[in-house]
Amino acid sequence: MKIGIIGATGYGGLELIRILHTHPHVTEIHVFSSSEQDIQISNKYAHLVNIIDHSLQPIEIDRLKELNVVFTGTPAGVASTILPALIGTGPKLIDLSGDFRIQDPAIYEAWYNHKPAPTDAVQKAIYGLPEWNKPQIQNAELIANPGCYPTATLLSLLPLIKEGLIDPSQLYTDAKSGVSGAGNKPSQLTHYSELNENFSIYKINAHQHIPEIEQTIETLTTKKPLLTFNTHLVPMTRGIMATSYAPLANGATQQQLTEALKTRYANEPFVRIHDNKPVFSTKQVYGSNYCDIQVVVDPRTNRATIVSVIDNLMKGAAGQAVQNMNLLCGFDETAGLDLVPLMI
Ligand SMILES: NC(=O)C1=CN([C@@H]2O[C@H](COP(=O)(O)OP(=O)(O)OC[C@H]3O[C@@H](n4cnc5c(N)ncnc54)[C@H](OP(=O)(O)O)[C@@H]3O)[C@@H](O)[C@H]2O)C=CC1
Ligand SMILES: CC(=O)N[C@@H](CCC(=O)OP(=O)(O)O)C(=O)O
Repeated sequence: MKIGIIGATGYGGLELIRILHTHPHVTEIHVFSSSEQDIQISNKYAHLVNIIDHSLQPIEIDRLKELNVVFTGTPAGVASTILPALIGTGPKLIDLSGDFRIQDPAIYEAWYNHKPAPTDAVQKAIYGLPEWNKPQIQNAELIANPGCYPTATLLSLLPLIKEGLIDPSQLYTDAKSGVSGAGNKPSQLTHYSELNENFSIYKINAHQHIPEIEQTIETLTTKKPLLTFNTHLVPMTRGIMATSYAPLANGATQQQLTEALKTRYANEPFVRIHDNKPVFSTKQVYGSNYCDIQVVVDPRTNRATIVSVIDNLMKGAAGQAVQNMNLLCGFDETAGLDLVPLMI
């Protein structure tokens, strides 16, 4: 299979190259860039020497049509100007950005501050959370790959809301990310001297992933959520931890909550439910496509603490995108993704 990656020089693009290089069904990886052409990507990134021989190419629709799968790992507002012209022309399309995730264009514009994608393209896009949308993903032309924070948050909350074990009208999530979540463009917040030995909260009550999480909960459980959601930057490269707090509903017990998660994900290769782990950390999934989840009921407050960890570049971006590609193309869902986390 011939793969194209637009935004290949970005962090999501580089992670796609890392996974797809050894994928059993991928024969060619073509890399596209808006800023540099006719140079080897390995001139920019030495770790790719002898791995990717193709030069960076300009983003041309006719060239992209010749490929089997096209990934976009581009900033918000870019994929919406490229992918609609490719729908129905041949390649399967997988967008890592938020451009096709939000169904209501006014909500997209309000939270992303970009012009929304054409409505018909958004309506064709399938939200690529494989543990919840597998049949739709298998028949999709365009996948809206979920955001990193929504992946961690939704996988942990959805089964508990769906089974009526927690109250979705009072959800609180405190999420933390490594700095690669911000991409390869440096900013004041990600400058080493301000990141190192520091811990910041950012986009307070205003993160663009809030409508994505609420929309998905409502679509998949038919229950209307209300979420307070905040994000923090941790001085590490990879990893997301999402810690959510919710009141128990219908007298739910610890055993019921843990069983609901275990039952829901029993056949899902990338979700692991843990019991009684006194310590839970991002390194237990580092470099892998796993999402690890644990729920602990607090009988004193009658609330549950629900924690999940992912690698933002893997299950939060490129790993999940390849999982979606596998489903779209009828491959084993785990092809190319059978990676043991890099704990040490
Ligand atoms: N980093 C993460 O953990 C996650 C990121 N995402 C989302 O995935 C997308 C990619 O993220 P990430 O890889 O981190 O971002 P980066 O900023 O690291 O890379 C984005 C790449 O997009 C290309 N690009 C920039 N502007 C344009 C343009 N106008 N037209 C075409 N290409 C452009 C650039 O490459 P070039 O100059 O060569 O064209 C750049 O390297 C973003 O939308 C991000 O929000 C989603 C989940 C997690
Ligand atoms: C650490 C950090 O800055 N993370 C980014 C994640 C960006 C992202 O994934 O954005 P979309 O899903 O909307 O494309 C942020 O919080 O905005």
